[in-house]
Parts: sequence; structure tokens; C-alpha cells
Amino acid sequence: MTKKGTEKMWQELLQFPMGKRTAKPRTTGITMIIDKGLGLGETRDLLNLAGDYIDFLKLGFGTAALYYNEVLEEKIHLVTSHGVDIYPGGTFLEVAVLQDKLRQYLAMARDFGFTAVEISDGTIDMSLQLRAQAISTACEMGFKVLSEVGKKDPDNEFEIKDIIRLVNHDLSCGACHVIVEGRESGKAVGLYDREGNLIMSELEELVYSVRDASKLIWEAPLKEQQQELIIRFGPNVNMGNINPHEVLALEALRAGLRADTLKAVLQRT
Ligand SMILES: O=C(O)[C@H](CS(=O)(=O)O)OP(=O)(O)O
Repeated sequence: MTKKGTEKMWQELLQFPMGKRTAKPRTTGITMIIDKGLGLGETRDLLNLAGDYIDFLKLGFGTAALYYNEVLEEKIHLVTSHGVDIYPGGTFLEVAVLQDKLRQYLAMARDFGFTAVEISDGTIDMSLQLRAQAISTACEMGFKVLSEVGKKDPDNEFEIKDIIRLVNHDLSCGACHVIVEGRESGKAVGLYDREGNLIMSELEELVYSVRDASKLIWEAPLKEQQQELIIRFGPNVNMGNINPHEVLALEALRAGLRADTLKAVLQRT
């Protein structure tokens, strides 16, 4: 029995997703996963199981540099053939910027077949001018451009007003989405406190002040964060840095097929 067939059978019996869930290709309700080294077989399994629920796959950090060429090319082909955009981690671009090789980096990423890139300065310093130039050059080269706001070092954090300014800047330069930093850990970074709780006053200020909050992708690696974002924004909130093994679990949260969001999502139906 095909997956579609199975889903249809359940849907004849039960109404879900509760809340209106967007379908691919999506502009809201995006799920971005962080891939820290899935092999080809694992990637194929993941896409066969959950490809409908994945919009972007990030090859975390600089792991793209560590693949055998043929494996990377095959993986990119496999991922894109499932309608999923693929891009190297922002840290890899930061390495290229530090070495003054931005254009060459973008050209190589395009030659490999990456469909998106991330422009970030989580670890390095980047002038606004260079940031604007990086975003517009990548757009001209045909990439979907995701920018990211936030620093990885908790002692060198941006203030919320700086984050707001950068989000608006990046959207005006052509970024299709702006990622709000949350790292893999989801703790003591961006809008998360040391325990991983969302600092709601900052979140509300950000959402209220940016020109289009629907373009934000919240890095939310922990279930409690995903739950809180769905309760605040609904099933079609954009979320990133999702563990590949938790894509269906997140989709169940979005659809109200999990105790943690069942009532909240039902209320929106
Ligand atoms: O993949 C990366 O480069 C990092 C991962 S983490 O923040 O170091 O956990 O994320 P990015 O959002 O791309 O900067």
C-alpha cells in the first residue's frame, strides 16, 4: 500500500491535519532539518518516509566539504528529486568569507547542485555592506537565499533591536527567509534562555517589528520549543534545525496528532 493510500484511508475515518496545514511547495509551514552526516541509504529512507514534510535540508556546519564527490552529488540529486531544497551550513559560508572566497564558494555550491545557501555571521564579523552583497549575489546566481540572524557565542549576543534591523535589512536585500539562530542545542542562544525557554517578550517585539514575520524560520531543536511556537503561531510556523529522526514527530505536533498540541490546534480548526 502506498503512503498516500494509507493517509487517505485514515483521513476517511478521522479529520486531520487539524488546523489547515500547507502542502509542498510551501512558503509557510516550512520544516528545515539539520543533517549531520546521513548516508545515502539513510537519506533515501528518510525522504521515502517523510519527504512531504521536509522543505529544506541543511548539511550541518562544513560537513559538505567532507563527502566523497560522488556521494555528495548523488545526495544532492536524491534530495532535490524529492522536492526538498538543500544547502550547506552557514558556518561553511563563514569560512569562505573569512578567506575572501565568497564568489568562488557560491560558484562551487552551484556547480554541485545546491539549490539554496545560507548567509550568516554567527561566528564571524560581517559588515552590512558585505551581507547585502552576499545576499544579492547569491540571489542573482539563482539560489534561494536564507539569511540568519544571531550570534553563537552567548557572551557576544545581538540585542533584539539589532536582530530586528538585520531581519528587515536581509528581506529588503532579497532573502526569501531569515532564520532566527537557535543552534543545535536550543539553549543560551538567540531568543532562548539557558534552559531553552523562549524569551517571549523578545519574540513578541521581533514579530511586531519586522516587515514580514511569516518569513522567519525559528531554529527550534527541542520539542518544548516546537510546541510553544505552534501554540503561539499555529501549525504553519516555520521551524528549523529539526533532527531528521523527529520529522514525523514534529508533523504530528503540527497536525494536532500529539497530546502536547491537540487542543491548541483543534481550537484553530
Ligand atoms: O550548520 C551550521 O553551520 C550551524 C549549526 S550550529 O548552529 O553550529 O548548531 O548552523 P547555522 O544556522 O547554519 O549557522
